Amino acid sequence: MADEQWSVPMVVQELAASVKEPPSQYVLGEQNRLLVVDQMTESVPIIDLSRLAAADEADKLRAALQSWGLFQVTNHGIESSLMDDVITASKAFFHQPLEEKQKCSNLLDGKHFQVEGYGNDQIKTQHQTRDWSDRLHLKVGPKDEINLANWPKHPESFRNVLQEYTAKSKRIKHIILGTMARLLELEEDYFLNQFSDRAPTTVRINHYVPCPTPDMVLGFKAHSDDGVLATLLVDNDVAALQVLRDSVWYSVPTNPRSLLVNIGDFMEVMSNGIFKSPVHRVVANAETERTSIAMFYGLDPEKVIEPAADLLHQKQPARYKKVKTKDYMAGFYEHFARGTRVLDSMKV
Ligand SMILES: O=C(O)CCC(=O)C(=O)O
Ligand SMILES: [Fe+2]
Repeated sequence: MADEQWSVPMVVQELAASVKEPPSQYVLGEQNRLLVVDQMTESVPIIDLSRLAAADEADKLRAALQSWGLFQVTNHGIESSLMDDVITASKAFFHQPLEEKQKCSNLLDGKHFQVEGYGNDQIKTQHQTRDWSDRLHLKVGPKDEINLANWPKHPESFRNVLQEYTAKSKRIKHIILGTMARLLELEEDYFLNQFSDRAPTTVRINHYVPCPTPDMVLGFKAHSDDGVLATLLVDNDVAALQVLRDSVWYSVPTNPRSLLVNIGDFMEVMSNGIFKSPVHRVVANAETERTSIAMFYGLDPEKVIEPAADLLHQKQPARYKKVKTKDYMAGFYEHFARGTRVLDSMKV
């Protein structure tokens, strides 16, 4: 089956250069085109990372986690020059000729899919709606599982810049997960202790290509993220990310120098649903390309994900079934291809 022609994804950058309209496999069904977007009433919260020890800022974080699951972070400690360098190196990678990019292709022998590498999502069914974007997916930790063969050699700065960005991002994860445990009255390192030395950190660099008919496609279909927590660095000037809250899509602002952070499905389970893993998507754009760098903090494939025991009591039993990380991940990709959420299948 994997050898069927339809199951081999195309590179959207190449496709966009050769068509006037997106082919049918990319075009959304009518129900997904009804874009009810709230631009004004409320905005995604801004959290000052340097003040999270203060009760008022931690309360702001609690409110953000319970309603949005996604927030902007300022004073995060990553220099603007490093943020610019990561975006510039990522764009430079995608601007290279196809042959160069394909040196890190996610299709072995041109057709057998692996998660890591350059290309597109796996096509699991003939009816899967494809996203109008290309991706570079890399494992950036643990160190002894990094496979540099999948990492671009060009631009030359790419590897160093990504490694530096990965190292500096870790602090953000530590501060936020520590505060989240405190907010739930768990041991401060309860969430951090869930990460063994085999817990993977992965990066997905998304490259969104302009589309002549942007309303017909999505750059990234609606999904919630796997993993415990994700940080997201986006191009300053292209607001395209939207987050779903109470059935309304909200535009996520892009603020120069701030990062976005959202929690993933594993955190929704571990917090027994107190913190929400937000559904989000990226809309397409007719003129401007866009690049984003998402960093995902995952768990050891053998680890069982379950609600924290201290959060459970008679009036508040577990709302999610236990699941092994690797089984969740297998389900994640199956559901993603269909546009559904594996998390929904885990609810008690
Ligand atoms: O590009 C964005 O703004 C969002 C990307 C995203 O949701 C992801 O990589 O999971
Ligand atoms: Fe995402």
